[in-house]
Amino acid sequence: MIEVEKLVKTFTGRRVLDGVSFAARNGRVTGFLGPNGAGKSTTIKILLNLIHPDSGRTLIDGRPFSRVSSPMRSVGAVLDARSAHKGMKAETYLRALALTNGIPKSRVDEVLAITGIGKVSKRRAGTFSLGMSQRLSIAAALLGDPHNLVLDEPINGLDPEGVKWVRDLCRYYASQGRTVLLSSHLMSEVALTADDLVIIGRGRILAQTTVERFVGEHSRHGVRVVTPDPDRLRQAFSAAAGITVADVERKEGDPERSRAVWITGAPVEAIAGIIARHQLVVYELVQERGSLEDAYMELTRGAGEYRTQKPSGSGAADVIDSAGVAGSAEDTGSANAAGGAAAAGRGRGKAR
Ligand SMILES: Nc1ncnc2c1ncn2[C@@H]1O[C@H](COP(=O)(O)OP(=O)(O)OP(=O)(O)O)[C@@H](O)[C@H]1O
Repeated sequence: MIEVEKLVKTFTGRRVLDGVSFAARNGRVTGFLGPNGAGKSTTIKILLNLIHPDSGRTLIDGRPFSRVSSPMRSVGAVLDARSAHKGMKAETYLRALALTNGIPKSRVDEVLAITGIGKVSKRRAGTFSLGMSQRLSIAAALLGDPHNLVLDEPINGLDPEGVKWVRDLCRYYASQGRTVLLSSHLMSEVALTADDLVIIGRGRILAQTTVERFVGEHSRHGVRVVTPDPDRLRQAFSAAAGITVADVERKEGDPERSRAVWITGAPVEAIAGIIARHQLVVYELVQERGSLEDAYMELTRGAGEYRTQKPSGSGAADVIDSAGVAGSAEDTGSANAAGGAAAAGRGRGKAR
């Protein structure tokens, strides 16, 4: 079990962690999510005693990492895919790690087999592709058969088979009652892999929940309807208590002279019934569920460190915030509100 309690960290006068607390429990994969610069790596480095917090503490199975007697048996961590010495053969690197940590030599062959890099183990780490380097880092993390796995962006550079392998590995470790803390930018991947979710933005915890509950609470569920007669459609729904109809952007491929609306507040059957009773023409009626991606974007909008601009030559620059939602530079607030509805519409049936 990993416990993070009230961490505060300041770099050159800037507070990058501001009272961060969460727990990653045994038998669970905990997804640790946040935009660039949110404070994920800093938290993990403090956990591993690589840097010191201004205040607060971290515990691994009830103890600070500095007081753990067999660090590699307690925590296996992947912080940097290229951590192995470039001039060392993969096998030599793993053997040296095993030797200095009192781990039997036989375990090296086991982790080479688990990570699928046995065939290239005699090659120097510096010649490895990013994907192979990730596997080597994971092999090193697994050497001590640790009770806790801490993986910082472990799927960077992996091919789809590798991504699935990391997912299965995390699930397998959790199924054995171990703790897995998985930091990632990839919402869809976390949704497939994690049980619990910790979301951080600008050094503060924005949410700590389960993946399922988070999607249920934050994503918008509704029905997207494309119609040539939005006024009559609004009129038809005006008397229906609790149902709201909002304009959303048309999608490419929507028929000419049609409008798209987003209807919430009633099940799809009731909405379809009202449309039928009023004999309205609709070109499309689709029940859509927001995904974890949508919910995450809504929560972390504006919490990223970077703001970017569209590479367009069209005069007024479009600002894209770090959650990837575009809006006019003069009117970011209202554009973001519209973006929320549009974002909910994108996640057709993606929630797990
Ligand atoms: N050694 C350092 N000196 C000064 N600032 C730092 C240092 N390390 C991190 N920071 C800053 O602390 C903030 C949090 O960085 P951190 O690497 O923890 O974020 P992150 O969530 O892991 O981001 P990413 O997903 O981009 O890796 C950032 O603003 C970063 O620039």
